[in-house]
Amino acid sequence: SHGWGYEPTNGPDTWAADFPIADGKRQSPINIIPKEAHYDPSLKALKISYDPSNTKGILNNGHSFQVDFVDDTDSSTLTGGPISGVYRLRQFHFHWGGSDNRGSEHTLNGIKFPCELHLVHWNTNYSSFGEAAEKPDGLAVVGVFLKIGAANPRLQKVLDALDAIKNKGKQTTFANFDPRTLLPGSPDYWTYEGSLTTPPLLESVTWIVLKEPISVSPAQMAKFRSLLFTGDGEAPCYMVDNYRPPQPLKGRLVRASFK
Ligand SMILES: CC[C@H](CNC(=O)c1ccc(S(N)(=O)=O)cc1)c1ccc2[nH]ccc2c1
Ligand SMILES: [Zn+2]
Repeated sequence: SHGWGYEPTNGPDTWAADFPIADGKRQSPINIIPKEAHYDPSLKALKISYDPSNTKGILNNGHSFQVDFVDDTDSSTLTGGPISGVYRLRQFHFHWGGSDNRGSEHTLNGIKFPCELHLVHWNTNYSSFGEAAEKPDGLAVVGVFLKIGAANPRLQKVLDALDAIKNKGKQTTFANFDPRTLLPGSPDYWTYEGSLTTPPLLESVTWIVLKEPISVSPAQMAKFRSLLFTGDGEAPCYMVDNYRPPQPLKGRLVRASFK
């Protein structure tokens, strides 16, 4: 089994061999302990403005699926919050479990959610996503927990596209989607300095984890779990448990935007 993944032979515990930064000082995800977070009144409100016409497509990349956005202009951006400057939306994707008791990457007081959404943005002080991904302030990822409840109509358009991208490497057209519709009502968040949660695990991410989860139904979770890690013609392996467990905080401060 070549290449990193989430199986016993290539999963998170094996990544340090090829990516020594896996044992670095600002790795993600982390367990968030709200009582140990520091309220920071200087933290601004997040300013999120996305242009649905930037939606480019939807892809099964063999680790998750992602919805990609045109990021050659400042039409879909994240500003404010803990970041300075303008960050452009590149893509969003999810991590989820094989059952409802696991799947999120960040945890809250040790609690795992069944799924976690990541909206990935890059700092326009740099010339491209790839360049920004190498810089300590290059990326900003907004994380949203999904918890089991009523079916979430905002997710349905994304989930309905999954039948067309069942296998690794498959992509299909996906247009006019506003990721803002996936965000919860509350603006409250925790923020800390971390990394990509998959190889190359680059320590370039300002994490912004929203306090309020959005809902997902058991049937909708089953849709996520219908995807395959494997390519067409390979022995099929369901895309589940594509999450890295929490990593050591190593003295980092977690700040809260709320009391
Ligand atoms: C620089 C990494 C990038 C691929 N990875 C990502 O874009 C990415 C984004 C977000 C997260 S998370 N879960 O933390 O939100 C994890 C990974 C990437 C981009 C271009 C590349 N060309 C060759 C290799 C290569 C890798
Ligand atoms: Zn992610």
